[in-house]
Amino acid sequence: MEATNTEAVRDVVIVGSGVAGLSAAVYAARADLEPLVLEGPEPGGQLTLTTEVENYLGFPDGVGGMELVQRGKEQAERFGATFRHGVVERASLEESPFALELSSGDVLETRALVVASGASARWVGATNEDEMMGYGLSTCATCDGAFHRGDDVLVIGGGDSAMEEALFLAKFADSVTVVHRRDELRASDIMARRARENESIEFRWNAELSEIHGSQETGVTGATLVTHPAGHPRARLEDGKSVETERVDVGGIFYGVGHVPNTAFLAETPVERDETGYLRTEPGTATETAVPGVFGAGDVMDPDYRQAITAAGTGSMAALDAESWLEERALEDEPTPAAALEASQ
Ligand SMILES: Cc1cc2nc3c(=O)[nH]c(=O)nc-3n(C[C@H](O)[C@H](O)[C@H](O)COP(=O)(O)OP(=O)(O)OC[C@H]3O[C@@H](n4cnc5c(N)ncnc54)[C@H](O)[C@@H]3O)c2cc1C
Repeated sequence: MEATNTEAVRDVVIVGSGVAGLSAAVYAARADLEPLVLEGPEPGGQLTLTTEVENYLGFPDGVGGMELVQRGKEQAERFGATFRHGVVERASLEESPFALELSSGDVLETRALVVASGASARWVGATNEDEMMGYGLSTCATCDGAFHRGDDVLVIGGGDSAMEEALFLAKFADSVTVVHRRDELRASDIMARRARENESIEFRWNAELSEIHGSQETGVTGATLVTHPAGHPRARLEDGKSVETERVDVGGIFYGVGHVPNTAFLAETPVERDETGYLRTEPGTATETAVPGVFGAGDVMDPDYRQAITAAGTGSMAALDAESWLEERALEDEPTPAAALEASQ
């Protein structure tokens, strides 16, 4: 991969402008590393999908997701970070300086790289989901569950993610109905048992969410579910036969069908990923990957916590680690006094 433009090799490029990338940008910029942030397909990241963030430190009255990331961007720019609308398609990470190929065809070079490309929640394809995401439709119960005290809510999915969402929501909601397209759960035994034993959680088997009702003014007010004979989910739905359609009144819908880490561009690199694609850090380190000089931050390496504050935390750690790594490398590259003397003769 060869650089196709005349840009100088950067010290730090940060892939992703969600909270992790922004936090890394603030730290790297304050260390005078003039980081470049590639904003990717979703500038501002997942937080832009929520209208209200109540659990981020420093905002006692809550803050809009968009406002939070906008403020973070301004903060990073104030210290010298620059932002660019770039999506990384491929990376060459054998050794520093690393090369990143963008979808525009441009190739950028950087000595250190922070991967903060996040994870995207899977959506189910129900009618109206684009409009309602963040308005009563959510992919994060720990983030938005508290807004649904006393509501009847749906959780879509049948695996561990869905059980986690349902169990968390059961603390706030009046009732939680798990809608699953099969007639048995895919979740681990322990998670399935916990959900089944919880009196606030009910199950709707062989069912799929087809439409979300409500508006951005009213929030979610209901959902259309289609129920089909066991064992024939997709086929029967497609020919429109043998399905029952029912509208239910609910105040919230949570997707619990998993997340996909945005690491496809790392596929041909030595950076390690787990079987589901999450970036793996080296044992005993917080952000270091198998490639010296490449650091991970935020949801892209964290399938467990997935919170803005944890993403910001690891973003700052990745930038500090990148700074130390660049300093060590500069020292290594510095000629010894004897070599310097020889070179001057
Ligand atoms: C609906 C919803 C509500 C939420 N509410 C809360 C809440 O109230 N409180 C809370 O703490 N957390 C909340 N979260 C979770 C929080 O948003 C995430 O934990 C956080 O955004 C993770 O930050 P991140 O920077 O790691 O990744 P993301 O926010 O996922 O950002 C990833 C970034 O990487 C970029 N990117 C991806 N691929 C590429 C590529 N190939 N090249 C370049 N760039 C790329 C994207 O464009 C994006 O800018 C919520 C999440 C959702 C979906």
